[in-house]
Amino acid sequence: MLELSLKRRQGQFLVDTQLMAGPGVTALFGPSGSGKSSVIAMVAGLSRPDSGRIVVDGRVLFDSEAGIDVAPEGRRLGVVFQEARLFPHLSVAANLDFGRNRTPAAQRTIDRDAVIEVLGIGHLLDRRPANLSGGEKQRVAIGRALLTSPRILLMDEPLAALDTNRKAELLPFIATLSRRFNIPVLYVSHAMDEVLRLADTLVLMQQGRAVAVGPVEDLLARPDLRALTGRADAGAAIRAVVAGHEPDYGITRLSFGGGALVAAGMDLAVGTEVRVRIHARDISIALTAPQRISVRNVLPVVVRSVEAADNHSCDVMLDCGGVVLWAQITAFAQLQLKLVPGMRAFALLKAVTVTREDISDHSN
Ligand SMILES: Nc1ncnc2c1ncn2[C@@H]1O[C@H](COP(=O)(O)OP(=O)(O)OP(=O)(O)O)[C@@H](O)[C@H]1O
Repeated sequence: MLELSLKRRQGQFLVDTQLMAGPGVTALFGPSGSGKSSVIAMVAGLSRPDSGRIVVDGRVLFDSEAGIDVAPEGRRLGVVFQEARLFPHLSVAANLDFGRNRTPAAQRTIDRDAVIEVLGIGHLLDRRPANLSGGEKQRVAIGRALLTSPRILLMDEPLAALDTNRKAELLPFIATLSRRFNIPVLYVSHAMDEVLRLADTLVLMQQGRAVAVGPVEDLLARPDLRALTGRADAGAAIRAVVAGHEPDYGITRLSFGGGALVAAGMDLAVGTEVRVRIHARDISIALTAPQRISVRNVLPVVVRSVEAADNHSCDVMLDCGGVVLWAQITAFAQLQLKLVPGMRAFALLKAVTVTREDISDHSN
């Protein structure tokens, strides 16, 4: 679907990135200055690699050896930036049509009404951008990009300028776009909560390189990548399936490779595949099976590794039926427990959050 091999020197900075990604949302994640926007600019044709190859959906857009460099307007890409960049003198409807009219009728694969419905912008069509909120503007910008029927949607921190509430409103729209319209999305973010909500494939960027590329769950389970995936909001992401509901208690039962979990009740069909987030700070460890406690999720685990971390804390990787969980305990707790690899223990999960619903489409 997406094949990138990019080399470009810009001042002191060298972008040297190789990656392959399948359908769905691919998130470029990394610290400020790691080269995420540079990659987007090269795919969009806004800057030129010194050498390399860009293939989107089977179409070669750039190949330095073959002398191919398709002009930006010929690449059929939808781009959404941090600011909406709408045409101020045009109504919302005219902004949307601008995108649509740029594409010859025969190449239009995306239905205008469907886009308006999915983005919830039907009531805004007659307004001018100046009379829209930040979140509304961004929805229109996404709609305009989609209506060009692009081969891929490039999104460079599209939520960065919005406050937390607007972000939360827009995330579900973005999450459904790729599947609903069958368009791959390359999404730049430095917020792990967005990545967990949206991404199928995670690309960890550092100093111009794609250090690791793979399913979100796999990369978050790798201890060697912890510095890049982020300590502050550390934790595991695991795949689970909705196993049943208990409406009387407002809970939903989930099953995963390591056993069963109980989460807050949710309106999802039994059998739906979901992504579950378990923060490292929300796991406690016990050496014997605790009884008569309020925590509902108690899982038998085997200690994989124990490592001293900063702030008098320890990172403990736990194996739960082949699924890796990450716990953070205090150095003082480790002094008492004396955890070593291979030891059997119990993980007490204080919170289990479903961050992405229905991930089955891209689960291969
Ligand atoms: N045209 C340019 N000339 C020289 N250096 C550049 C140019 N464009 C970007 N850079 C440098 O390339 C590096 C990567 O920048 P880039 O914007 O791709 O990072 P980023 O990961 O998107 O960062 P952020 O999250 O802050 O947006 C930075 O050190 C930046 O200063």
